[in-house]
Parts: sequence; C-alpha cells; structure tokens
Amino acid sequence: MSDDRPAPVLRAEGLVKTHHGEGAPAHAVRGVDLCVRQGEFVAITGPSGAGKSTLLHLLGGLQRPDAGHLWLDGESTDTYGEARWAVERRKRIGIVFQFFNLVSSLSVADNVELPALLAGSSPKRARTEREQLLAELGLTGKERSMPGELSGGEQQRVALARALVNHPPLLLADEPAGSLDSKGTREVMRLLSRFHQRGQTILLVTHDARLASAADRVISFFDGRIADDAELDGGTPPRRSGISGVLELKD
Ligand SMILES: Nc1ncnc2c1ncn2[C@@H]1O[C@H](COP(=O)(O)OP(=O)(O)OP(=O)(O)O)[C@@H](O)[C@H]1O
Repeated sequence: MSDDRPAPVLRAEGLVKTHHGEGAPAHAVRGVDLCVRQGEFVAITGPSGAGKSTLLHLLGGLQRPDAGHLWLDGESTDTYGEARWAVERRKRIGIVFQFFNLVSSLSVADNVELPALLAGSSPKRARTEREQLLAELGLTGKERSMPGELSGGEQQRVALARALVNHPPLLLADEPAGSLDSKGTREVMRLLSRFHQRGQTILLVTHDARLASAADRVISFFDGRIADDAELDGGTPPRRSGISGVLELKD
C-alpha cells in the first residue's frame, strides 16, 4: 500500500524511562510509541509530573531510555553514544528550554554562531546565518549584548535563533514560554507558528493548553503515557490503540 504522507522526522517505539532519585523510583515514561512527520507542529501537553520533559529529553538524546528505540530521519539511534548524539543533535535537532540556557559569558552573536561553527560552517557562513536569524527575530542591534542584559523574551528569541542556526529538521521546545510574561509568551508562540508555516517541524512540550492550541496536533500525556492524540486542523488523524493510550504508529 502506498503511503504519501510526509516522511517521519522522528519515530519512537516503546520508550521507557524511570528516574532513580532519593525517594521511590519515578516512572516518568512508561512506554511511548510516537511518529512525528515532516512539517508537523505537535504539542505534548499534560499535568505537572506527567513525564513530558523526560519524554522530550529522550527524543532529543539528552537522556537515554531504559528500553525502546528511536529513529531520526529513519536512522536508528540505538548505537549512538554521547559524542555521536552531540554531533547528530547539532545537525538534526534544535532545542529551546524554559530558562533559555544561553552561555552567559558569550555575546548574543557568539551564542548564535557557536553551534554553526561547531557544526563546521565557515565563520562567514555562520555570521550570515546569524545576521538573517537575528533580523528575522527582531534582534538586530543586540548582537554585542550579553544575555544578562536582555529581557526574558529577548533571551528566548536568541535561544530560538541558536536552535535554528543549523536549519535542523526538528525543533524541540520545552515550556519555551514558561518563564515569560504574557507579551513574551505571545511573541514566542507567534514565532513558533511562523517557523512552522514555513515548514519547520516542531514538537512543543507545555502544561498550558492554550499554548498547545497553536499546534496542529495535540498529544495529551498523563502518567508517563500518551492518553490522547488529536489532529486539530484536518488531516488524517493518527491511529490510536485504545484505552492503553499508547499510540501505534508503525510505518
Ligand atoms: N532527574 C530526575 N531524577 C529523579 N526524578 C526525576 C528526574 N526528572 C524527573 N523526575 C521525576 O519524573 C517524573 C516526571 O517528571 P517530568 O519533569 O518529566 O514531568 P513534566 O510533565 O515535564 O512535569 P512539569 O510540567 O512539572 O515540568 C516526576 O515525578 C519527576 O519528579
């Protein structure tokens, strides 16, 4: 049977992650199957402690699953170690976090250019990419500023520029508006929507259902599992596996 849907950018099967802290083990991700296709804007929403951030960390290779498999652009990540993950992430996955995670000792320009240089871009190319992105994100003139001199909203826009400078096929965003005021929140969501409209594949984690409504597919995450998966804006709804809440999206 032919399948004319866009190719999967990311596919996960049977992901499991338990955190072993001081108290009882936290079963943060209990078996997740997921497929994100090129051009999708997917929001993962759910209550605090549901396991959303852990799932995003697994999908971005920032943590390793206890069980399960993950493919990026159809390529298995099973054999990736830390170093390989760092290389692949630089090329394939941009990540923005709630608290920006900019390098405080580097200027705005250097924060944005660094991942491009690490990925092998020439200084000229890194500079051109940085200039274009900062202009697009309304940050022209802030190049020489240090992150601590910027508002939260501006810092998150710098983080967005840094995440996108290598044109990664996938953007992961973990509560990107979680530490912003309502103006900063609107701005970040507007920018995510704009990049999505241009074809950027985005996976957004948020506890805020209003922010999730900017996406075209919303996954409800509860107690380490996918409880619901819904297309908001037409398209073919993903297949569901019923009450277990675990998606079955085999290609
Ligand atoms: N590094 C860790 N060590 C121990 N337990 C952890 C760790 N990270 C997360 N947890 C636990 O795993 C569970 C899921 O946490 P996670 O941060 O993934 O949820 P979340 O849905 O993103 O929550 P929030 O919306 O509050 O960020 C929680 O019980 C949390 O306390």
